[in-house]
Amino acid sequence: MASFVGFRVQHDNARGPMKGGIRYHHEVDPDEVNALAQLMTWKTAVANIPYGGAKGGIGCSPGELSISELERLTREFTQKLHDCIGIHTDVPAPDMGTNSQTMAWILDEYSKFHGYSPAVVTGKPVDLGGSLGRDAATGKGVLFAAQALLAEYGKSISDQRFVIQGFGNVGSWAAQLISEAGGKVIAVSDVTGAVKNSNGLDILKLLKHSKESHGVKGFGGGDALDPNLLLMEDCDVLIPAALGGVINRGNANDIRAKFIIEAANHPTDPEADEILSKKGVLILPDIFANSGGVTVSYFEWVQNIQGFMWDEEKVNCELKTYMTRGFKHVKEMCRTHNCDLRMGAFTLGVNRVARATVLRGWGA
Ligand SMILES: NC(=O)C1=CN([C@@H]2O[C@H](COP(=O)(O)OP(=O)(O)OC[C@H]3O[C@@H](n4cnc5c(N)ncnc54)[C@H](O)[C@@H]3O)[C@@H](O)[C@H]2O)C=CC1
Ligand SMILES: O=C(O)CCC(=O)C(=O)O
Repeated sequence: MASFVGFRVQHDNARGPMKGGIRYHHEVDPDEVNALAQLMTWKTAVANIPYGGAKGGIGCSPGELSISELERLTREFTQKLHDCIGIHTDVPAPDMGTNSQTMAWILDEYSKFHGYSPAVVTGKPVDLGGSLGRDAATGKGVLFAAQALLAEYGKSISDQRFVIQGFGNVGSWAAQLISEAGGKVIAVSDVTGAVKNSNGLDILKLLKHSKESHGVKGFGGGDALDPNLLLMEDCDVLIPAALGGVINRGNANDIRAKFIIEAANHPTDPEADEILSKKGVLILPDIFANSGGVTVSYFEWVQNIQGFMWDEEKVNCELKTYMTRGFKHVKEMCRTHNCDLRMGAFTLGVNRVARATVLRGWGA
């Protein structure tokens, strides 16, 4: 019988229940989950939603497991975890390798112990209390974040060429929405390979191909590209939307994008960050750029607690308000402290958590 190791790291709850996704990936280990949990604390604070930070994961290869194996694994994990999570303590959600079905299994297993509790997880199927718009939310947040950043430099989505690494939930929604907004997505990769078309990929056709062929490899509407070279493609905006640490000392000098929008969590390591800053590349950090997902998770939790469902227009309109206001607050921090966007975002997040910590009397 195979055995798997799973983790849940609860980092901070000064501002509210801890919040963060559950990742299924063969590289999941305690150090990574810990780092991702910390990022959630600063992310929820930057988004100004009433949560702390947590993250979970199981070291496994979800693509190699059958649906029934994934269900048994998820239910077993929930049996171990159910006393640690809860509506007002720690609220999981999807991340890499997990989806709304995973959340439905967690909800069902948790409810066997604690009674039916839809607000214990977010990113659920809409039929089980999930929010309209949650599936697209991280990608939509990336679009709003990109619009806000580009506007600062007198540019817009429709005059930019984009390269996107990752074509799962976040990358595929970002690609679709950017292309609908008139942006040219010229190259995309996933774990199967990479495709490029300098005139712009037809994203709807690529989505269809990717669903049918389980990946972007072999797409007829572009040329095959070495996935290792994707990040170095000539483009205006690079959007890493897959793994952490992909932009590093080994490739930072060769990156040709003018803007990097971090849709993935911690895609850029500190050395690369320094190299890119010296080159004048502008990086919109993960704790702001991908906060659209957790923001709509918050809307879902609110809807579950209120027992009242919002329409999709309200979800998207509120998301736009949160992302636009978040960008303004990050920029204000950058101006006050004369720092870059990453430092501005961290300063904003850490200050908010520190204030809550002191107000609760935990600082003495
Ligand atoms: N799902 C969400 O709401 C949120 C996700 N994120 C972050 O966004 C990133 C992507 O997450 P999801 O889209 O949810 O995951 P997903 O599991 O839906 O998709 C992951 C994608 O990355 C690709 N990939 C994996 N290894 C790769 C490699 N070596 N090179 C190129 N592509 C590779 C996969 O083929 C797949 O297309 C992760 O870093 C995650 O933590 C951040 C905020 C919210
Ligand atoms: O939606 C959520 O609660 C968390 C999403 C997540 O794991 C992330 O933002 O990295």
